[in-house]
Amino acid sequence: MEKHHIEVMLSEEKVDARIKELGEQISRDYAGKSVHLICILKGSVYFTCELAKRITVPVTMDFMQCSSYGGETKSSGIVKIVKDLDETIMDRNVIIIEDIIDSGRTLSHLKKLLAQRNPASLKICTLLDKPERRVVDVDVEYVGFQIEDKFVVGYGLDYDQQYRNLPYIGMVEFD
Ligand SMILES: O=P(O)(O)OC[C@H]1O[C@H](OP(=O)(O)OP(=O)(O)O)[C@H](O)[C@@H]1O
Ligand code: HPA
Repeated sequence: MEKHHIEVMLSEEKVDARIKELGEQISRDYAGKSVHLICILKGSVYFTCELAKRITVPVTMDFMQCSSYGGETKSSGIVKIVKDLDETIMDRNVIIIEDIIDSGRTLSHLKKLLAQRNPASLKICTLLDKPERRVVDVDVEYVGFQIEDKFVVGYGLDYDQQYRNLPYIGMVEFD
């Protein structure tokens, strides 16, 4: 397996501290209610678990997996649902949890799709945001960190399925 040099962009301590803050903010915003977290596989598994531990209102969770069509149709913005939710989201306070928002295509598509299922409310929480890369506008209520346009790995993010398990966010140095 190929090995890369990875430079730390956001340390484990910084990421953990920010997730704690996001959990506190969500707990305040949803005081007296419960939240239904939708984890977008695979990348947001790590973030969803850590965030859920920091939320003090009742939490339930479900999982969804999407894939962008590759090749020439990728820029069409068509997002395929590989695994749909197990449960209904009707009348629930839903937060979509993502590891990163890049072009915005995935979240824009998902938000429209889930809005049609009549949740009580629908918000987005992402650990990382690369605003320079945005192609499609999407409102994101909770952002961990805005980062520059570098390829990042760790905390669920992969390069060719590697490095998801790094406990920090790192930049891959390609030579
Ligand atoms: O804003 P966008 O340009 O749509 O990109 C962001 C999406 O890309 C990544 O998922 P990926 O398809 O790599 O799947 P993974 O989580 O299984 O790695 C990431 O987790 C987001 O879902
Ligand atoms: O920087 C990134 N790293 C890993 N996966 C990604 N998907 C969009 N941007 C990235």
